[in-house]
Amino acid sequence: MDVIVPFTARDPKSRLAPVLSVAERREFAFEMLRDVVTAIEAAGHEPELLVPRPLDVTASPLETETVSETTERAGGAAEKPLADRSTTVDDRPLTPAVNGVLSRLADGDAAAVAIVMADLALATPTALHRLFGAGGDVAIAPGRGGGTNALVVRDPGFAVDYHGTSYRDHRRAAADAALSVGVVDSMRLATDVDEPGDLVEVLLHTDGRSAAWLRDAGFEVDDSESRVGVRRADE
Ligand SMILES: Nc1nc2c(ncn2[C@@H]2O[C@H](COP(=O)(O)OP(=O)(O)OP(=O)(O)O)[C@@H](O)[C@H]2O)c(=O)[nH]1
Ligand SMILES: C[C@H](OP(=O)(O)O)C(=O)O
Repeated sequence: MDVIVPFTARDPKSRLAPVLSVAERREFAFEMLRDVVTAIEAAGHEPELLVPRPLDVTASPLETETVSETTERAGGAAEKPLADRSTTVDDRPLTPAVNGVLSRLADGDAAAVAIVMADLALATPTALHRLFGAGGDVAIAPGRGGGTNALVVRDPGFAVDYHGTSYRDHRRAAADAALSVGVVDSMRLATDVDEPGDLVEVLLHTDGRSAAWLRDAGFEVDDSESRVGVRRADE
């Protein structure tokens, strides 16, 4: 199975602009990408990045860490730098770029292609293992709010159409092509980090690079209101 992680560092995570500067959003997006890549690898697959242009890894402070710093953070196991990861460059928007990768199915270059978004900071190897093993010509892990956070495609008759209620659109597309659909019910895969209100989920449920970055940036869980959120220490 080819496991693809689409990622853009071009004004990433714009919906987090109310709480993070553009430079901070880039750093945080890279940290989430790192967490997702690590989880995919721990689930037994080699992640492949799908990017609009070659990664400017200098935008990620992680890439400039010394080897010993990286090894220490990884709990003793050295991490492969993002720059050394298998990468496909496609400067088209998300949907045509992903469909370009899915053409491997029609070309006979892959039997299955998984697409896992880079903002799934809560993803664990166990949750991804469930996704990769789910049945169906198309297996979908829906996102909260109607998105498609991750999917596995096994049939060349399916194409993606992201944004809006893409979960509903993808189910319709599969039905129109007479393809079976597996749905992966997973809190971890359903939680993409788009908006300020999503940050608390990272602090509550993860202990990876993304959570560490948020804590370093001064974020902490704020349970002073009936709905738990985050507050930033310097505000
Ligand atoms: N290769 C590629 N990946 C993209 C592109 N746009 C978004 N992505 C990635 O697709 C996933 C879902 O992205 P979104 O949450 O829709 O967009 P975002 O840019 O991360 O955040 P917003 O600016 O808040 O919409 C993330 O992993 C993004 O990095 C694109 O044009 N090309
Ligand atoms: C890629 C897109 O993500 P969202 O914009 O919903 O976060 C989608 O899931 O269709």
